[in-house]
Amino acid sequence: MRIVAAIGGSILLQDYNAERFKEYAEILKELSEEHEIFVVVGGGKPARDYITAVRNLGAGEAKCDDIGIEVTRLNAKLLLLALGNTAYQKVPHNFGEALEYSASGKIIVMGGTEPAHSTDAVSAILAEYVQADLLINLTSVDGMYTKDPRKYDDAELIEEITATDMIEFIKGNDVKAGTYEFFDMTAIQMIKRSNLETVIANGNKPQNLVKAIKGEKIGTRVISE
Ligand SMILES: Nc1ncnc2c1ncn2[C@@H]1O[C@H](COP(=O)(O)OP(=O)(O)O)[C@@H](O)[C@H]1O
Ligand SMILES: O=c1ccn([C@@H]2O[C@H](COP(=O)(O)OP(=O)(O)O)[C@@H](O)[C@H]2O)c(=O)[nH]1
Repeated sequence: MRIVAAIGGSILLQDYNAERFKEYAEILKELSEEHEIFVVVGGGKPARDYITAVRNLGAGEAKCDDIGIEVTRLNAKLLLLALGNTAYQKVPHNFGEALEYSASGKIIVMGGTEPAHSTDAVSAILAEYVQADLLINLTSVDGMYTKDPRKYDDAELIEEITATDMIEFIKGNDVKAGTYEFFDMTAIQMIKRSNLETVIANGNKPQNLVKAIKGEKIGTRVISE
């Protein structure tokens, strides 16, 4: 299978823990023996810190996004270090480069592309671009909930949702640099227009990536209506 996995910055960059990178590297290496793997890495706290500094300097939103993108690419480089020779040792800056580098047969790791969306959107566009069989979004909670599970105790996990319902759900969310919380509109629109097979799962348990690929019931599955 051709797989695109988005690993949220909240997962990889929690506390700059090398073990987390190593854990993911091992799993990705194993999976790459059987599958074609593309990884998109998020920005996490370091991206938010940089974005705050840039905003405080009076820069506009697109410039803040630009700095966020730089940080995601730096994070991608960390994962490349952990992966070593099984990964193509250059971070693609756009989708054409990602496809080009994948001809090497190695794992591809990228960060952001251009301003105005999150790495969730990058992963969804990449999944379209390379015609992936599966898009897996690994985040810091078990999947999509009826409301923010960190704020509301009575939030319930949604096991299945259509892309159309997801769009309705996230309408009105903030779209400022560093605040594309959970999923952004571009990501869901790509999922909808291309009927991308998508699973959202908890990346704090890296084995969830394997489970999602095996088709085990996990997290939230985005279905077409
Ligand atoms: N409806 C929701 N379902 C799940 N998580 C949500 C929801 N609304 C807000 N969140 C928040 O989104 C966060 C994940 O988004 P984000 O921090 O951007 O993660 P990532 O690093 O995976 O991109 C979770 O920690 C959760 O608190
Ligand atoms: O293609 C991209 C990817 C990222 N970003 C910026 O970089 C930040 C960090 O990326 P993301 O939010 O995806 O990281 P995560 O939520 O995984 O920490 C985003 O908030 C955006 O400001 C962007 O503008 N374009």
